[in-house]
Amino acid sequence: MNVDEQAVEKAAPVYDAELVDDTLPQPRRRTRRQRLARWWTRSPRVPRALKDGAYARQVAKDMIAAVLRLPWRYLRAVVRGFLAAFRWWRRWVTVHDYRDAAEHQEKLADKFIQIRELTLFRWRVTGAVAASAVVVGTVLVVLWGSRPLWIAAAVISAALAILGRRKDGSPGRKPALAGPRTLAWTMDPQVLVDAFRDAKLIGKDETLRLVERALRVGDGWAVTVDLPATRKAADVIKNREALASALAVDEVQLIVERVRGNSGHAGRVALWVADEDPYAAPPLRTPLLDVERWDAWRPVPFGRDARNRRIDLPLVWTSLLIGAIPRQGKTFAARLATAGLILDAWTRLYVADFKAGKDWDAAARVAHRFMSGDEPEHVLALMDWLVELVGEVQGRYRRMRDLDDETCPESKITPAISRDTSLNMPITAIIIDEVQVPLEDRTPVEVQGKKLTAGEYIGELLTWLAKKGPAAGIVLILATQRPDSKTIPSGLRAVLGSRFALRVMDWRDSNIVLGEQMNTRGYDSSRLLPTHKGVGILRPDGDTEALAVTVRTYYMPNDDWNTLCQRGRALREAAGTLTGHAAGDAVTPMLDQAAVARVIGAGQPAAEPSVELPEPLASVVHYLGDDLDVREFIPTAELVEALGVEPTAFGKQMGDLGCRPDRRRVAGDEGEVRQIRGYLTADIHAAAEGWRANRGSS
Ligand SMILES: Nc1ncnc2c1ncn2[C@@H]1O[C@H](COP(=O)(O)OP(=O)(O)OP(=O)(O)O)[C@@H](O)[C@H]1O
Repeated sequence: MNVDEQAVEKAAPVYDAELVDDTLPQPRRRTRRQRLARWWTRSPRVPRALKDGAYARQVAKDMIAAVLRLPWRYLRAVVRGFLAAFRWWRRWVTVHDYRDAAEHQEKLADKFIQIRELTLFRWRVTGAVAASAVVVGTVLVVLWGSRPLWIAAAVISAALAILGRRKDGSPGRKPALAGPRTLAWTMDPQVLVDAFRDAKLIGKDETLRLVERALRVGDGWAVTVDLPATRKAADVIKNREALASALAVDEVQLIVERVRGNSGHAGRVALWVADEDPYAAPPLRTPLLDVERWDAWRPVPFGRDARNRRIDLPLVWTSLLIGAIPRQGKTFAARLATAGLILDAWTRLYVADFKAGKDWDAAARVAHRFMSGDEPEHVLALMDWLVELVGEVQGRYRRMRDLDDETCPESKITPAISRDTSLNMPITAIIIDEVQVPLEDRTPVEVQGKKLTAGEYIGELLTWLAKKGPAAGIVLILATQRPDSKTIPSGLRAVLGSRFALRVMDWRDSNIVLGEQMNTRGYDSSRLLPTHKGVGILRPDGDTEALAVTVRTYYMPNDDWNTLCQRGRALREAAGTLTGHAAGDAVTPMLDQAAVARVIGAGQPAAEPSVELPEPLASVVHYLGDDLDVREFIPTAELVEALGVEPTAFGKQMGDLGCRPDRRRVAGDEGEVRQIRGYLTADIHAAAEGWRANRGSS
């Protein structure tokens, strides 16, 4: 019991911020002037127009526009006021209110004479007022000339303008046939509020708060608004189409984003309305053409979003699925992702082109393994490659376990390991175009005595590789013309981290590529236009500001692709890393079918169920799966997040089961080394075995 209590204390939660890095720049003393300038730029009390030149210019432009529009607005207000006054007078002179009241009490006939008298009286009053006005006007003109008439007209028109001014939500004042609204909202925020109301994004009595006035940004107008309390930005993103309709623009022109971070909140929306279809402009060349080499660890330039912001795609430690109907730019997108890897001499490429066209031919000059064709023999060859890669991944984990903590802190490949030729663990990308061809292949194969089709086995191998491969430096890039659930097994889809959906037939296919429910969150690639070749929705792996983004991929025709492949070959020749097919060696894959079948689970009985273990050990063992044999150290933070448990209680319970936390130094994403807490897989193994043994003997 005593021992357990100690363990409880040691299992305190792990805080990411517990280390202070004193190598960071230390605070500097600021002069009074600097402090004032800092306060000026940061204070919310100083109007933005006094801090930001572009904003001030926009304010000035808006003021000039408002002044120019003033006479017209005044005239309209006067006309509206006149009509309102006229309506009031008509009701008065016809004794409308009295008549209504009598009608209501069903005494209209009794009151008829009174009403008639009152009507005549009011007409007489009207006549008398009109006659007096004419007489007074004439006298004034005779005495003082026309000036008093002008003064009277000005006063009356001002009164009418006040009466006829637009009031928020005043009914009956909106023209039934509205003119073009496309840009009206940039000058009159009320139009924007009306659009939000029309799109049912806010209620009739609710209004928006402009965080920033409409500003010219790129080839469009941007505005940031706060929704009324309880309304969510996510709903605006979801109903973008209704808002586009209310603003009278095509939905491809309307970009809606939630503002995140310190300057944003769940109800703050940034809108950007393009002047014209942002994807109709001429295609853009990939910036990779301007560089000599690329680092595979850096995200690859992939395309531009509607606002022309560059979108990069990280590839290492993840995998990519590209799906679309034919001729929408799948192969081009897969080549773009591959291009970054080609320009890194330390990257090994396996290219399988089941499209059997010319698109990938140039890659044969750099690829370690390359094939192009869609016959069963190609499918079987791919199977051998994958078996070889599974063996390779297992070997890498074994070798990483033997490396010292400094070189390999976390059973994960690092940039240094991937470039060390003596370790032989380069980033290895397997690119399969038209992956549905091998996945649907029905050639019978026998794996460890179990009969299955080549397609099924390839599905299992790919799933294993997508699950285990990324940490060992394996990158999967799969492109498919048929992103339906039958072709791409759901187990495989679930482990492919990044997704890119070009145009597909319907929202179901879009969800299959992008993930469940993505259409209800406003991301549906079946809505992209057929003319928008190379435009798709990218859902990158990991924590990104937006869940997904519509990207127009760079255009890389065959000539550019050839140039990059040639460059990649030259780099590999210089670095001495040209191997396999590209070097002219037709090496047959090294296969250990039995070992691979064992690890994949093909032909094996289902793994021993872990239900007999107590919680949270059972969940930990279940979560880790095969990782239990592959990894050495599991950070507590990872387990806490994956299992959704409370850290202190989790530490105590693990301690009770005999699993004590340990400390390890690991490299973070920025290469900084941190000391973190976690559990040794050996300890977890021992605890599980110990429990089972105890249970078995009792
Ligand atoms: N980013 C882009 N910008 C402009 N056009 C593009 C872009 N990407 C692809 N295209 C055009 O789309 C056409 C089809 O591209 P691609 O061959 O990649 O389609 P695919 O989806 O792979 O077709 P398939 O299913 O037949 O293999 C290309 O010929 C190219 O002209």
